[in-house]
Amino acid sequence: MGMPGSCPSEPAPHSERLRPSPHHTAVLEEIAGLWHGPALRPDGPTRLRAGLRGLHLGGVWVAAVACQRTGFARTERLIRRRDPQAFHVLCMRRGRATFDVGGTAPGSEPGIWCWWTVPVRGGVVWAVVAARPGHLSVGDIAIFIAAVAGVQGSLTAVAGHVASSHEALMLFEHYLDVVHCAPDLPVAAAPVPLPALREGVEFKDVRFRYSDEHPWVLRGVSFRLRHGEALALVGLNGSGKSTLVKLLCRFYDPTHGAILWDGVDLRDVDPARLRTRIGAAFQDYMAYGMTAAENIGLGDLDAFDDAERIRGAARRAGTDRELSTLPRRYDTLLSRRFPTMSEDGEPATGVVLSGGRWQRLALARACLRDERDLMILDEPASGLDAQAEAEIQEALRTHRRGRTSLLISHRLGSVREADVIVVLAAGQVVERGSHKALMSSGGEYARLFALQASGYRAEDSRPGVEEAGLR
Ligand SMILES: Nc1ncnc2c1ncn2[C@@H]1O[C@H](COP(=O)(O)OP(=O)(O)OP(=O)(O)O)[C@@H](O)[C@H]1O
Repeated sequence: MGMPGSCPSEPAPHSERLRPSPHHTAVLEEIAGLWHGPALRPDGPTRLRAGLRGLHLGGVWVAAVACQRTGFARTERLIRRRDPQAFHVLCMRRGRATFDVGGTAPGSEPGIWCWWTVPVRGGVVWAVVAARPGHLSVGDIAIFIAAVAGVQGSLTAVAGHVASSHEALMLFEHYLDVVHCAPDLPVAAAPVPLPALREGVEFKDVRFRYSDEHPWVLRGVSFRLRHGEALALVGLNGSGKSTLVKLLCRFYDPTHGAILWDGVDLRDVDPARLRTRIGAAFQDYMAYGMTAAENIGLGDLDAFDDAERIRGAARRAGTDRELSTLPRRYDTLLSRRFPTMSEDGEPATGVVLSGGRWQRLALARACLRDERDLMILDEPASGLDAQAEAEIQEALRTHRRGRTSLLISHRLGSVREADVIVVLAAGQVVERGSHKALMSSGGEYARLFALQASGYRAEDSRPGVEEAGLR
């Protein structure tokens, strides 16, 4: 129940909505008090007046239940409007001035309200008229109104359920649309089987734009990633590095040119088959409201329940230690949106990880697939602190050795050990070679590397840094 003037932030479950709240019970008690004990009232109304007032409040109670269902208005306002005196009595007796019944949810329907209050009002009028010549006793009237209320409560509930079923059906339509959505890439009628990578991947004059309205992002990119080699893609923001990776995973097809996997054009391959051969960690990773183990296990559903493999992947991503200190270790729910249990079976809430920790978890998810033919790491350490980044880069360097991998990073220090570095600028390859060769050629890579290095040196020698003890 909310405080006066408040309304609950979440709607009550349906089963709760039609159950009289303590406040409704208070109204009913009030009705009973008016009915059975006029003497309780200092102004001593007659039995008939008390009964009618009881009926009136009974109507208010029914209205309250309806409000709870339709979210139309607050009972407090209703009671005050319909019977200020009774409202005052209730406030005095109960020591509170509100009958908060569940808020003012959007979608409330004045139409439903009219639909349902008109017969109640009509019933009350009819009952009063019939009571005057003595055709009906007060008890008859009370039973009549209660019956009307019962029937109308049920009808209102049915109307509410019909409305929510309609809403649910519309949502279900969305769901069906998504599930039956055709692939936006043409899939070959008879896809070519994709062999394990033996020779390498070749980008052959790849040109790409996201649509006819968009500018060209890749303008004739050609290079080769040999089997067993670590290749780094570097370049300024927007030069097309991530787009190249998206093409390689076949999220899109090149507009012109081709990407060849051991000579097989990726367009002829089933994308699902291709993706089973690739492990990838993207800079915009996913954070699932599941346990830590499940978050990693999603990287490879075959290993979803394999605690040893999951732990091994976490170790390689440098996150095993911190996951082991969570309240339920790998079984800790990484979300506060769902209820969970503590180890001793008590209700508990999940844990919220920092961005850097999520990134390491996403990296562990990719590491679960690191036996795949090709590992893609797109800025895997961008959100990590300096120490974590150094640890991860070292772990990845060791792990990548002898495997085919493609690494994207703006931190040039972390790519210098790659076998080949490809420099992209405005969607074109402007340089390629080892770190050593590129440095001695004095081109774009050497310029960017020197710029980054001088940045560190400049920071290092900035006046005040030493005094501040930051070195
Ligand atoms: N889904 C998209 N639709 C339209 N344009 C896009 C889309 N994704 C990227 N682009 C555009 O493509 C260009 C290249 O983007 P991309 O993300 O490939 O560059 P990047 O080199 O990876 O950049 P960064 O270093 O910032 O990650 C940018 O101009 C970008 O705005």
